[in-house]
Amino acid sequence: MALGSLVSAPPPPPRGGPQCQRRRQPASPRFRPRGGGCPVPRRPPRGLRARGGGAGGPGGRPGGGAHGRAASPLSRGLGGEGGKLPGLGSGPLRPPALRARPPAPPPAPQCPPWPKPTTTSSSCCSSGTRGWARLVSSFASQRTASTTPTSPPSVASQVQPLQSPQYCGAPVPRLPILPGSPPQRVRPLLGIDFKIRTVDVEGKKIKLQVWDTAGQERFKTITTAYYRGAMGIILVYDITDEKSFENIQNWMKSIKENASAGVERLLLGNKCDMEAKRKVQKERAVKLAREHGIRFFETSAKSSTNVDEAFSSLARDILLKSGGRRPGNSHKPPGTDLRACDKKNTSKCSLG
Ligand SMILES: Nc1nc2c(ncn2[C@@H]2O[C@H](COP(=O)(O)OP(=O)(O)OP(=O)(O)O)[C@@H](O)[C@H]2O)c(=O)[nH]1
Repeated sequence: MALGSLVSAPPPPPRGGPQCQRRRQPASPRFRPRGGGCPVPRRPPRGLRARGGGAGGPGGRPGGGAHGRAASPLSRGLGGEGGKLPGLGSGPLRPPALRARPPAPPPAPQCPPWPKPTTTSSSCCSSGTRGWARLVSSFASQRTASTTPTSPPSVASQVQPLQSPQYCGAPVPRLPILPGSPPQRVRPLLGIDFKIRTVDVEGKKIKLQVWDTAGQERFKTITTAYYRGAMGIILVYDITDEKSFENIQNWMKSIKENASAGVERLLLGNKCDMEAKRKVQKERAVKLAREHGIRFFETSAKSSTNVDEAFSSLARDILLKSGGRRPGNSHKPPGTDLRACDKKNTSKCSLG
């Protein structure tokens, strides 16, 4: 569901003239029909009604016509019809069929309206199927150099449709503990934060748009709106928080319902530097990842363990998928493709 659709209920059709249903309602001084419109209590004398603008009353605008609600916000949006099309308003009342139709509801936004990346490259909206990867991740960035919009241009042209990898933050602590990152966060207010992250995939720099979503239930409507169009989603739980792990199943379900089919997913168990407080054993997460046929890493935003690896891994998978360069592997049967296994493990947090 796009956010826009929540606010774009189609407006009511214009009413007025012979079909006006609001005859008994007093005209609001503010929206009193100028062209005669809806003949609310004070109707003009019969002789004047059809002159100079359809049903226009005395002083009615030419063409104000049968639009009883010509001055309403809705009809103003249509330009008052007759006011803009001289001639149409003259003559007798026009049948409802000739009256302007209500404006179509605005199209649902194709991608989240805010914030747009400030890179010189295409945004998620303008790029169509070509552009930066958009990824919502809990750990949006670690190194300022690689995440600022002024990073060197990436080889986006070689990037296959990286439209919008996305991360749905499980209700776990935020990962991007970025030294030097601003202390203030917009996410607590809006449920969404945005970053650019550059990763290296086979020698190519890939920029990711990272939408860092809050995991709390109260933000769910907003965050699920961001699934659509995402190319990748990172689910993060906190290894010291059993509940956050349990919630992963809910998020998986939510992704299935809201995200594009075939979106790449990645499971991360964060805070692996806190072994002493571990509540979620790695084996459980491995099993869960196998069930869903996705990769899994244990990470630490604090010690930067596996963070780069996780992003790169996801970016690589997205590239492969969108480029069709993974022959015969478009379908990932559960339990057969825990792809972290084929990576070299550089950390005790990695899945081996
Ligand atoms: N030790 C340790 N602490 C971490 C790690 N990642 C995050 N934290 C801490 O966890 C706490 C929560 O971090 P946030 O970044 O606010 O978590 P969040 O995912 O944004 O949380 P929500 O907004 O509720 O989704 C902070 O105190 C962080 O310092 C990690 O890898 N290791």
